[in-house]
Amino acid sequence: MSRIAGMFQRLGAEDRTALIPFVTAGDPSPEVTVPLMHRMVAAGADLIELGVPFSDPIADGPVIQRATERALARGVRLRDVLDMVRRFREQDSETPVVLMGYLNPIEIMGHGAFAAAAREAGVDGALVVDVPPEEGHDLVEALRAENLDLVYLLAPTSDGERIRRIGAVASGFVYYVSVKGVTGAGNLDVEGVAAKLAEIRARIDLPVGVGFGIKDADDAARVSAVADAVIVGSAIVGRIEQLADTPEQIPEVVAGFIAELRQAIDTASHA
Ligand SMILES: O=P(O)(O)OC[C@@H](O)[C@@H](O)c1c[nH]c2ccccc12
Repeated sequence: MSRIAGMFQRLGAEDRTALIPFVTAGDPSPEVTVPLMHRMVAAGADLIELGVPFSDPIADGPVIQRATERALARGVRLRDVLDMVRRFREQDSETPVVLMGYLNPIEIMGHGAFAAAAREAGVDGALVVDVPPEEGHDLVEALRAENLDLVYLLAPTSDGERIRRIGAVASGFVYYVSVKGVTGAGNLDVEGVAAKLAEIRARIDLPVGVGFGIKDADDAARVSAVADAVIVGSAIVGRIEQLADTPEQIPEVVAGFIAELRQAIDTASHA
C-alpha cells in the first residue's frame, strides 16, 4: 500500500480528517523548508504538499505567486526540491509528501528521470496542475511505473463525465477545489462543497481532500465535517511572508497555526 493510502486508512479507522498544509519549497530561503516540514508534522500535519517553484504559475493566487518569486530568487529549482525531500526523509519515513507543480520543469528533466528521482528522494505523489486527465500523458505512465500517486484537481464545474475520467487515472486522493478561481480565494460555501463531494464519492473510490479558501481554524473545522482532508495553502504562506525577514521564527509560528487547525479539525470530526 502507498504511504498516502496508508495514512488515509489509519485516519479513517479513527474517524479523523487529514490536515494537509501547502508550502512553497525554498520560501523564503532554501534552508527553511526541511526544518519547517518537520515542525509541521510535529504540530499535526498528516501529509505535506510541497510546491515546486515555477515562473508561470497560472493556478496560483498572489500570495503563492510571491512565495514562488522568493524561492526562484534564491535559485530553487526542481532538483533542489527533490533534495529537500531526500533530506526530510532522513528523519521522517512516514509522512507522505506530494509535489505540486507545473509540467515545464518536469519536461526539462525528462519524465522518466523525474519519476525515478522523485521516487528515490522519497516523494509519494505529484499534482501536476497543467496535465489534464484526458491526455494519456507520458508523465502519467512514468509516475505510475515508479508507483507514485497521481493527484488530480476537481472543481465545482467538473461534470459527471470529468469526475469519472479523473477517477480512472487518479490515485492516492483527489483534490476538490472548493471555490472557483485561483488559490487564496474567499467565499467558502461548505454546503455547496458537501453536495459536490457526494457526487464525487458516488463515482470515485478515493479519499477527497478539499482546498482553496480555507483560511482559519473555523473554516478548517467546517470543511473537516465533509472532507477526508483539509488543505491549507495561502493562510500558511501568508504567515511565512510576514516573517521573511526573521526566518528563524517561521517554523514556530507556522507550527502554532497548524496546531490550531489540527485541534479545530479533531474537535469538529469528533463532534
Ligand atoms: O491557498 P489556498 O486557498 O489555501 O488553497 C490551497 C492551495 O494553495 C494549494 O493546494 C496549491 C498551491 N498551488 C496550487 C495550484 C493548484 C492547485 C492547488 C494549489
